[in-house]
Amino acid sequence: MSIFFFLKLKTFGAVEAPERNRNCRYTLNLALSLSRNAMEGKNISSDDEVIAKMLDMGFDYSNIVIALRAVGPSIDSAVEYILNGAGRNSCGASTSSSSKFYGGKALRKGDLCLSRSSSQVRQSSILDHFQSNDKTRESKTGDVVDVLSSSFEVPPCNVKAHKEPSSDVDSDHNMQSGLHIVNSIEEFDIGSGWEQKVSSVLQKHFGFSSMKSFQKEALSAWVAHKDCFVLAATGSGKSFCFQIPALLTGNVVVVISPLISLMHDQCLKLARHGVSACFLGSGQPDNTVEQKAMRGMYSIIYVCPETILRLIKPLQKLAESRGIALFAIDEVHCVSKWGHDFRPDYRRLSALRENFTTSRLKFLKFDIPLMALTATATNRVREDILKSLGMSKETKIVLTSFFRSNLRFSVKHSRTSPSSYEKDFRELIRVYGKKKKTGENKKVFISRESDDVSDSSDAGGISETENVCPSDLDDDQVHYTEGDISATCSRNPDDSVKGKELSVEYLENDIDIFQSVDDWDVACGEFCVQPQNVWKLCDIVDPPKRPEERLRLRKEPLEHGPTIIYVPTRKETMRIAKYLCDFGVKAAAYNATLPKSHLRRVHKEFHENTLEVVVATIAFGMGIDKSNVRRIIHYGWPQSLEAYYQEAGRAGRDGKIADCVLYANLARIPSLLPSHRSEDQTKQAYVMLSDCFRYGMNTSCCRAKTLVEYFGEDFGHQNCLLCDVCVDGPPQMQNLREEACIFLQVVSGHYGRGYDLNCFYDGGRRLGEGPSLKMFARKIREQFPKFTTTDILWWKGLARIMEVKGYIREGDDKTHVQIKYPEPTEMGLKFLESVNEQAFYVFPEADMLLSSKTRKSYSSFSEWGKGWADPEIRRQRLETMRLNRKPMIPKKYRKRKANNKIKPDLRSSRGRLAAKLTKHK
Ligand SMILES: Nc1ncnc2c1ncn2[C@@H]1O[C@H](COP(=O)(O)OP(=O)(O)OP(=O)(O)O)[C@@H](O)[C@H]1O
Ligand SMILES: [Mg+2]
Repeated sequence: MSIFFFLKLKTFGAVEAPERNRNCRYTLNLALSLSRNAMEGKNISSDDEVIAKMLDMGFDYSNIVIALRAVGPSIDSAVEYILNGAGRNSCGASTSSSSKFYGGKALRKGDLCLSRSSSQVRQSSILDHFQSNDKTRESKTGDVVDVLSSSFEVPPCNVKAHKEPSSDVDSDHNMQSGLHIVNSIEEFDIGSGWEQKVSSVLQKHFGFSSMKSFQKEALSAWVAHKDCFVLAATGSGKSFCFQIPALLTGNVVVVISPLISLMHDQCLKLARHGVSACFLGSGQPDNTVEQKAMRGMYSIIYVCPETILRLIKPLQKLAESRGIALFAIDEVHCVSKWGHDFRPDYRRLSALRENFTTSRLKFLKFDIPLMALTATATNRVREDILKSLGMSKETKIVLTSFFRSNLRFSVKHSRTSPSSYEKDFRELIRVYGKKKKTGENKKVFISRESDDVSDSSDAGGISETENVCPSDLDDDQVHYTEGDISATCSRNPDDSVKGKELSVEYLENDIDIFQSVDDWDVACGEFCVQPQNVWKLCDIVDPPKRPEERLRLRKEPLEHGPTIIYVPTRKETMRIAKYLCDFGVKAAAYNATLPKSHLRRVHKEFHENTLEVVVATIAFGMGIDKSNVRRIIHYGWPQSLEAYYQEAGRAGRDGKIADCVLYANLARIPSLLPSHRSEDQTKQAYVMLSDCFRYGMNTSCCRAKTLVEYFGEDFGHQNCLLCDVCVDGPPQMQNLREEACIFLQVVSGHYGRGYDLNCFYDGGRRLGEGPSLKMFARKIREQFPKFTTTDILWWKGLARIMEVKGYIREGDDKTHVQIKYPEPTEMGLKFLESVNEQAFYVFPEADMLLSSKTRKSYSSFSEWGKGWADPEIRRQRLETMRLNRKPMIPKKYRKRKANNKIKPDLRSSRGRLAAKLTKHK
């Protein structure tokens, strides 16, 4: 048996022989699957390529050369050779062969086949997965003990029976030798040097020199055994807050995460950095992993909320044996019904607080801390989370600024249909497109079926917006056919899902429509909102760029980097990806119904920078951590600003300038994506959609400020200087007093003067009795000829402004994205009756500007039938005739006349006419 595997098996202590073999196989499988992943899609033929690849994987050069001499230029065999020693295929490689290979020094860490130099951090990935458990350390008595064994044998120190901290493990000696595992979180208190230990763990495992200050804050809460709520920007590094405790203590950290793909991704990343981790849940193919995890074989256990509820008892045992350092709840906004991604099972996670306390588990010295983390949560959502999870009153709140000073936000009007692709994607094609539309040699990632997708969403031009709310979606969310899917992978012969290895993708839990929810059990206003000052900013992630720098960057071209386009429907992912591929852009569609092998490949190529554009639904979601994403394009209205900001936050994680563009049909009111929702949920979903709609309609307030303040943060900067509003400036203010008065006059006229304003709130509204905004707009057109051509779109914008000012309110008890049944308020009536001719200066909203820019087609007026009797219609008809009049002088004469060369021929009737006209001029 190889010395390496001997060591490994030794570290597993009480593991039975058959189990050992399984573990060995498992080690090898992981390593091989990693190597396969690294090689996927490439035909490695030469030694050089294999060497380069294996160096990249972190293997030592001399070992690679030896292995290649022995097995030839095959990466799999070489990896196997190195891991097993002398080319043995089984895990039971003999000690002798191994001794030969490692020169008899295999027991010493530095001599293992994997280099541990910082330049080869990834090298540790394969074996450190096990070495983290294999590491030896000196005990107080100087004995060399096996850390993993000790973590089984020596109960962890948050267990009452074992209070004594083993200070020796903190010694410089161990720090130098890369051993930072200490046995008790008791040893940590602020000021006792834990920060330095964290820094060296960070350096060792991840190559980072220091913690960010919000990470420090979160960890200091954990060190003090406190619950902690971390609300930090997307991509700021929240994962480290819960990964570090596992590395510091040797105890297990349990992480609750909503998506299998996210867990899988993080496990692979951790394995690469030498941290043992596993994920549990429906996507875990190996049913021994759960058992192993419960026996403490992994430092970090990722688990979905559905599964953890079943594992309470085994986890209590684990807390007693190896010890649990922390429960981390990632993407914790999923707890709240007021959030954008509610998952009912997240709500039941209060079981963690209930079952892991000192009162429940007598061996604990203190409650196992909870750490809740998210990037997007409004004040209301935060309160809901704290309450729902039963987090302690002393929960530490770690809040970073939402402001990302390198993101350029903008909103553009677009029909977001195939007719607008050319205009909207021209810039992308210019940047990425390599050739003209040829249809040849294009990178096909999409269904051929999508060729004949018709433009069903194109019906609603600006002139047709009177019928509010035809969906932007040609929604095929639910009915995507098998045929379509299989066609998608027709060019990928290797698409069939292979054996169930750890490295295979498991994405079945991923969703790209909202989860259905059936336990909407918290009534509105049930929880009292804590005073605002509880949510103080403790830190900012990266200091925002200074105003001068932002000014410089506002029109700077983007560096090269990939783009993600988010669309609302699966069909559009296919359609747009195909469109871009046709122009030579390396684009791929991504949605939950596509084959997993395709999705895996998209992930891989996206991360390897071989894919330029991913066109995705929200399934390409949480946890996408790529630093150089240069553009996030939303093509169609998002469902909430939380979702929008989270997705937009995937841009520019390297701190360099990045664009976040929202293309939305500003002439249409967005609609909710279909989902099962209770009445309350529907209401809440409309509120969120409405906030998003208003973000798009805004023309005067800095976009970054709007977003940051939406999350309850005081922006603190005047404006971002980078968004479209800051760069282009707001539109000119307009005095709309006359329009506002007329509107209020018509609305209040309907209800009659002196009507009881409160009657509508007496035990519920009078449903459906008031006229709609559309009817009011028609009335105005009839009564005020001056406004005959004013579009409903314009009145909608005005209604929103007046609602915000408090002059009108929604008369329906349903929530709408935009006010639908306006009623006057007392303030509105006062405004109307005020004798003073006060000006009413406002910034016109995006739809108002749009409607004034666009000439409305006459034929769409129902009043057009009134004919010439109506002065406004007469004026417009004459205008049309003037514009449409054909030139009376033939072109050739006009030209000649202009040149003064030819006089009209008076002999012909045409010439005489021309002469006559010239004379009259
Ligand atoms: N202290 C640090 N120094 C430098 N880089 C760091 C540090 N901490 C984290 N990072 C890097 O930040 C990136 C994002 O980390 P992570 O995935 O944890 O972000 P996140 O906040 O969880 O994002 P999301 O909201 O998308 O889940 C990672 O690539 C990580 O390596
Ligand atoms: Mg994260």
